[in-house]
Amino acid sequence: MRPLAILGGTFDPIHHGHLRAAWEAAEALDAEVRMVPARTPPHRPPPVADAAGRVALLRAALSGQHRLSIDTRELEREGPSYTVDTLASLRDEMGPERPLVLLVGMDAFAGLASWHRWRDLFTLAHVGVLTRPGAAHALSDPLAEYVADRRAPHVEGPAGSVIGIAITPLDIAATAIRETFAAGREPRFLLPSACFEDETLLAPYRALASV
Ligand SMILES: Nc1ncnc2c1ncn2[C@@H]1O[C@H](COP(=O)(O)OP(=O)(O)OP(=O)(O)O)[C@@H](O)[C@H]1O
Ligand SMILES: O=C(O)c1ccc[n+]([C@@H]2O[C@H](COP(=O)([O-])O)[C@@H](O)[C@H]2O)c1
Repeated sequence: MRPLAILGGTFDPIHHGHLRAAWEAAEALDAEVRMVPARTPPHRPPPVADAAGRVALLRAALSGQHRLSIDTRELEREGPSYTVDTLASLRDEMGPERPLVLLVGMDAFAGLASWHRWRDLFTLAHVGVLTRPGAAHALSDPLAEYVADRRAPHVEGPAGSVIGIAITPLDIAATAIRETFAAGREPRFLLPSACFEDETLLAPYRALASV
């Protein structure tokens, strides 16, 4: 059964690092991949752009291809956008058999033991860990211990494994893109050109320069 994989994120804004990682994960796992924007991301200050603005950028970024799609279910939920709730809702729709993969960059994976009901993530899905340039992130003891015998070379069964996925290293981060806008410069070619075509799309970030 073809896996369903999701890449959740704040996407504030979406950039080529996210897109390339999602694309290569789709190829590596032969999976359907959905991008899942968080309405209220836990564990970080509120995003610069509101959820509707971040989704509009995501739509522009994904135009012209059909391999990656958007799943907006987190926008419909009040409160923090906990991933365990998203996986549970997907699992309800998919049934118990189809493999489900939660894609996370290595940096996000290192912090997984601080996520809401983090052990339940593994009963609902596999975790696909995407390589990302930057400093190595040590796993906390409980996480290292928990995943030690869950490492697997590929997806097998509906859930429960940790699968490493090598991604072309693109040292791009939304923080640096926001900083570039705040300095009054244009982060062209770090995010798709479609995001620059409608000038309202990046307006919340351009406004950072006048703060
Ligand atoms: N360049 C990249 N390569 C691989 N994975 C990435 C890359 N950028 C982001 N990711 C992963 O995509 C997911 C969503 O990332 P997020 O929206 O927080 O982007 P970010 O660039 O890390 O943002 P910020 O700088 O605001 O923290 C996370 O799992 C993150 O690790
Ligand atoms: O469920 C949680 O407790 C949780 C804690 C931190 C992050 N997440 C999710 O991880 C994804 C990446 O988060 P971020 O903050 O790096 O954009 C995004 O989908 C978040 O909703 C989820």
